[in-house]
Amino acid sequence: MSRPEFRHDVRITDTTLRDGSHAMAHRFTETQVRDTVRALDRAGVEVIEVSHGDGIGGSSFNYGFSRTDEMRLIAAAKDEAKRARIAVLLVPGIGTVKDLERARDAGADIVRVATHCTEADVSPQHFEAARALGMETVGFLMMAHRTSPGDLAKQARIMVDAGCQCPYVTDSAGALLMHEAKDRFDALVAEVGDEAEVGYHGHQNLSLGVANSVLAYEAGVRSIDGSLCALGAGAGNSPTEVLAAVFDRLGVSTGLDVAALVDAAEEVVRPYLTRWPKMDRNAIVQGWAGVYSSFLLHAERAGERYDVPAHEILRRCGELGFVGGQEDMILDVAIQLAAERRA
Ligand SMILES: CC[C@H](O)CC(=O)C(=O)O
Ligand SMILES: [Mn+2]
Repeated sequence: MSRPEFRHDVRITDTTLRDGSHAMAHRFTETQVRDTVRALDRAGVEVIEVSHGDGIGGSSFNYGFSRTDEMRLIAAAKDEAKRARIAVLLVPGIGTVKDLERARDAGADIVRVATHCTEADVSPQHFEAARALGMETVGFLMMAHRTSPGDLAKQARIMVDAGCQCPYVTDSAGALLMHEAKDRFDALVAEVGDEAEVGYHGHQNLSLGVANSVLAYEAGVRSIDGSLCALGAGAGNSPTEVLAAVFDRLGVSTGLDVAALVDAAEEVVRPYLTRWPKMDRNAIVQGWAGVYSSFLLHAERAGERYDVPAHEILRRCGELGFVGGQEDMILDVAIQLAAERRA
């Protein structure tokens, strides 16, 4: 298995057009995608992720329908990118190998196969299919706070043995405190670092995405995610423009043009934001209670429908230990809380 080729100390993957899809309620237009890709590409971003927020095949009643067919968005991204490579996310069970083949045909170069942090065993057939299609492979171990560093490393081992070139510590809930993040980076680098790169994907619910990214680099992690304007689920992702500025100040090369990224955030992404992710009460509760960031809009909608505060719904989801894929249960929680309020 070959390691992916990284040209700089850190490779930043921008997920504005994938994780940001959650915050945009999956309403991206082709023009927004084209403008964003052009700006990211010009600023030197090497990998740009484009898909429905829940990955290819995510457009559905359960996760929310996409405004624009994502294969069209992937093709548009490919068309605009002069140097950047296009990545897609795939959650086994939501997306299929058929979806992956379609994404490859539309121009995707990299697939990021995402599983819950204890369920890497559902990923091998997707890694094998991706390698057969000639794609670079990344593995997302989601909700990484929900298992120990040692177990997370064993799950990364399953992915790498199946053909994953870069397993990620994915802090889906933005819940990892700095020492908890560091322990997970150390464990993955020790377990698979001789054969693969290791990655980190953070959320800003407790405002630690950028600080944890610096710790990640210090621990040997070389692939780090960000989003322009932090556009992503919950309080959003580590802002790409801030990561670029911080690594520049640290003398860590990313190949990114900081000024061009700051302009892209301000002039390209900010004008189309329907919601600028921030650390409001709901998002902070997500980080505090360890709740999947993508639950935010679902909880807000359920809260409105049943007249229950969304932060209470999210907190209960945390107590019940819900994981990604249990979006439909958010409604049950709202109904239950509404009944408790009436009693
Ligand atoms: C599968 C959707 C989810 O948003 C993936 C991700 O970015 C995360 O777990 O943080
Ligand atoms: Mn995410």
